[in-house]
Amino acid sequence: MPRIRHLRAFTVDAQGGADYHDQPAGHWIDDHIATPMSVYPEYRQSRQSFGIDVLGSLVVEAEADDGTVGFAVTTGGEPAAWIIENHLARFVEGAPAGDLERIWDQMFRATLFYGRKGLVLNAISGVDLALWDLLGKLREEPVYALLGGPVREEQVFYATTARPDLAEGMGFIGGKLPLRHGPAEGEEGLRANVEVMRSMRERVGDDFFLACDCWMSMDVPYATRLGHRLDGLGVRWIEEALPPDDYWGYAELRRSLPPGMLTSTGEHEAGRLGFRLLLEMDCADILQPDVGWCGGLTELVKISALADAHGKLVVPHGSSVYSYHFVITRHNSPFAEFLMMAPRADEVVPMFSPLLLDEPVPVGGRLTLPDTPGFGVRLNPECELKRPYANRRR
Ligand SMILES: C[C@H](O)[C@H](O)CC(=O)C(=O)O
Ligand SMILES: [Mg+2]
Repeated sequence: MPRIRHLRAFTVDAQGGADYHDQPAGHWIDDHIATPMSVYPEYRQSRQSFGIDVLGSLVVEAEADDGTVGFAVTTGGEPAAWIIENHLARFVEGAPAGDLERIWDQMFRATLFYGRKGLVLNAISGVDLALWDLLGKLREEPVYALLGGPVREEQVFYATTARPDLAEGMGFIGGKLPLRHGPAEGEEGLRANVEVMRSMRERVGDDFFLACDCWMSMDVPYATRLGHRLDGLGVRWIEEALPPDDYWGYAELRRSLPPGMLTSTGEHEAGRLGFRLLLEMDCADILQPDVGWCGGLTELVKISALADAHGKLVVPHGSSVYSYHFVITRHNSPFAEFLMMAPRADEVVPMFSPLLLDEPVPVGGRLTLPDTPGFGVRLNPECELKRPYANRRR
């Protein structure tokens, strides 16, 4: 097995990419979506106004001593690049390219004193995914084959979108709508949240599932009231209603929602112990780790096994091709998420556009992955990369 000669971390000079919140003005993903900052009126209209796009994309490249290069993209931008070049690279460079477990464990243990979740786990995830890509290329196999192979021929998708009604016409199995109002917007906001779901239900057929995304914006009493007001509209789940660390709140919310209405969370959780808490406290029916944020594939495999043992579904958050290679290999991941990145949510465009070439997209809501080695994507040479910490100190 070749050894890893270089690990490199880059930022990207382009909007979009893995930091999909970094979009031009007027994009639906920035248009009055409820957040934890919605308690402050001046930050309600735009999530970019409070800095949701402040990190930017991160590109990690791992080059083996035979010249093969694996890479991955996630969020984390310049601060994650600093962590990788100044700290994580020492556990990667010189190691056999197949030593994924040891490298992951060393990166995690060595950053415990300032890491554990958030940005550091973004960085670790980026390195881990680049190493999976490299290993696939060295073994000439797609990552889903390295993970044990597909359990079904194709995967089906639901869409996260401002227009679930349009997503239905595109063949998706369901649509998840981000809600616009949080508790600080009172009864009027609650009515508007319910009304938008009601009108969406009128526009889509009964077999098309609807869900709503709350992006950490609510509290237990509000989310419980919302759930009961939505009862009867066929809302399959209420997503991420509470801050990620409020395990107690999630457990209470799950118990309080109407029968058949599920809770989901996990896109801002990281590491198997975080997910163990969610599972043992019975916080959610569906776990949604983001493979670019939760610790990468090496950790997602463990999170998924834990969830399976608790009889829970894992439907990873976003993360494009990095999720798709995982979802196709797991029985308890029956479908995948697709984030509609067209500014008006009216067409399917690659989730991490314009950063990747050959990025697969669902057609008619379905996707069969090619058997290209690694994750099967290439960096778009038109996106300018910068390596801010090339001359790292160690
Ligand atoms: C659209 C959501 O507010 C958020 O930007 C993405 C997300 O939470 C999800 O895809 O789930
Ligand atoms: Mg979400």
